Amino acid sequence: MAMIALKCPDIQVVVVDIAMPRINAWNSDTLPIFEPGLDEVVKACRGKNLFFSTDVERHVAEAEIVFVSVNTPTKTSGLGAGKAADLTYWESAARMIADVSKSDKIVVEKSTVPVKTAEAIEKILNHNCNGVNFQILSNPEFLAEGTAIEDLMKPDRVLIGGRETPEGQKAIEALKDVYAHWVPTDCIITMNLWSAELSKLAANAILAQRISSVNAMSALCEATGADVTEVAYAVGKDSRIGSCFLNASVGFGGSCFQKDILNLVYICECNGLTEVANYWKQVVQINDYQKSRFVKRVVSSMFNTVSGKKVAILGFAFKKDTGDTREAAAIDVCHGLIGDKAQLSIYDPQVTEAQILRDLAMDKFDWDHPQHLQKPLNPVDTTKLVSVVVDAYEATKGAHGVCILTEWDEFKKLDYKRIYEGMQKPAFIFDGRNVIDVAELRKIGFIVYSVGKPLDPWVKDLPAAPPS
Ligand SMILES: NC(=O)c1ccc[n+]([C@@H]2O[C@H](COP(=O)([O-])OP(=O)(O)OC[C@H]3O[C@@H](n4cnc5c(N)ncnc54)[C@H](O)[C@@H]3O)[C@@H](O)[C@H]2O)c1
Ligand SMILES: O=c1ccn([C@@H]2O[C@H](COP(=O)(O)OP(=O)(O)O[C@H]3O[C@H](CO)[C@@H](O)[C@H](O)[C@H]3O)[C@@H](O)[C@H]2O)c(=O)[nH]1
Repeated sequence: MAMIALKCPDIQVVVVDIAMPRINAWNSDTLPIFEPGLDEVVKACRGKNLFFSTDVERHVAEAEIVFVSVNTPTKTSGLGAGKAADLTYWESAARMIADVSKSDKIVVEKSTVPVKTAEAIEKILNHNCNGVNFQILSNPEFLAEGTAIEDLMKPDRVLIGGRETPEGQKAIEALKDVYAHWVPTDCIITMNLWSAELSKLAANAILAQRISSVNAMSALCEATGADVTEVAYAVGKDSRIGSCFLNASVGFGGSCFQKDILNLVYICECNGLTEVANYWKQVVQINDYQKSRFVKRVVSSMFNTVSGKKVAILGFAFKKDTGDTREAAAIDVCHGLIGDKAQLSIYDPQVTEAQILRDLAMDKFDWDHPQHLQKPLNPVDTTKLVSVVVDAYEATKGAHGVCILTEWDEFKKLDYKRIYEGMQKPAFIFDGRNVIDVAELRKIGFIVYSVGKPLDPWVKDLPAAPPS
């Protein structure tokens, strides 16, 4: 919405949210999320044609176009628990729009939703409309966190789905006009509602599938002496395949991939497509396998136990250049190590101690609900087993092992000689992001494990996956 405000000075944008602390933060000098370049965009427009408010009803009533970007979590109970999208927040937003509207509106699905959600939303709006006309459009968002501003500035495509009626087509044109302020019109694709809704789930599933494919290869590389970076480079050079999204890692995280694939799996199951559902489920299963494989490497390398040993965790966010920890691989890796009674010392340049402790104490999928609806926290023995520190040197001081779980640039430039000197010996480093120079670190004296890379002789003789 901030980008629309920046590029369309003739349009007034009001961002409304029921969460007062979030709106207060959007109106302050410290925005509620860390995203490179976002501060500048918000500051350029705020108070001119970009406003943040909790007066949801008033601003919705006044608007001609309403973008609904509420959370669409994975259901945690009832039918489809653990897979289906929970549309509670979407439905309540739709009912509120119907209640307060006195003029015709275009309602835009910006949240990622199951296919056919627009049909349900249309029914809610049209059965409660008091004579107002609503047109529903699907306009899924493809930005990635950490590069959101670049992605929005120059999107590969903008997708708009709508009804194939004259009114539907008119609504599509109105939204197209907004994006056409800065996006070349040949990048604005229009299609039917169901194709647009499904395209979003399909894009995320296929992106995540590439990561799971390369991560599956990384296990085979370790078993055979191949180097996953070389294999991915060779494969990606094929112009039919392309080089993006082929970085092997400790596993993908983030608020979208797992949630959207599980949602896709559930839709397939509901349509009786068991084989298709199982195919996509495998993308998430390989991701879970990759995270647990990493934990097993750590434990087996360090004499099959990390109990009582200090292990430094460098990076907690789900990727670099964001403070977001939703579904971060670090959460599962930390749980695995805490299960083996390791003493974790965690450092991330953008994630607060409070956030890390919350993440480690929270039930799966609870993060996508407002705090007052979350189950009571389940504090792991975090006070005894976890400390959160302010730099990488403090985290690694006296540690037996170091795990790199986010690819922050600063981890490439650390003084590893100094880190080595401060650690217990043998000193282990487990690179879940392939950011360090393995040869250089081995020269210093570290025993190094790097995902999908030829194994250190120390690790080589150990079983790839000790029994759990
Ligand atoms: N985060 C991303 O990078 C990204 C990218 C593409 C798509 N999406 C999709 O966008 C949606 C939102 O994602 P997010 O990361 O911004 O989630 P979020 O949980 O950070 O934000 C959702 C916001 O909606 C507010 N909200 C809930 N019900 C409301 C209501 N009735 N009225 C007003 N506000 C209400 C919540 O208070 C919350 O602040 C999801 O469907 C997600 O899958 C997210
Ligand atoms: O080669 C790669 C690329 C990514 N990742 C990991 O995959 C996760 C997701 O990364 P990324 O896709 O860059 O960030 P998101 O913000 O989750 O963006 C995804 O999810 C958004 C929400 O749906 C979509 O809008 C975006 O198009 C889609 O890329 C992160 O943990 C990355 O570290 C890898 O392990 N290897």
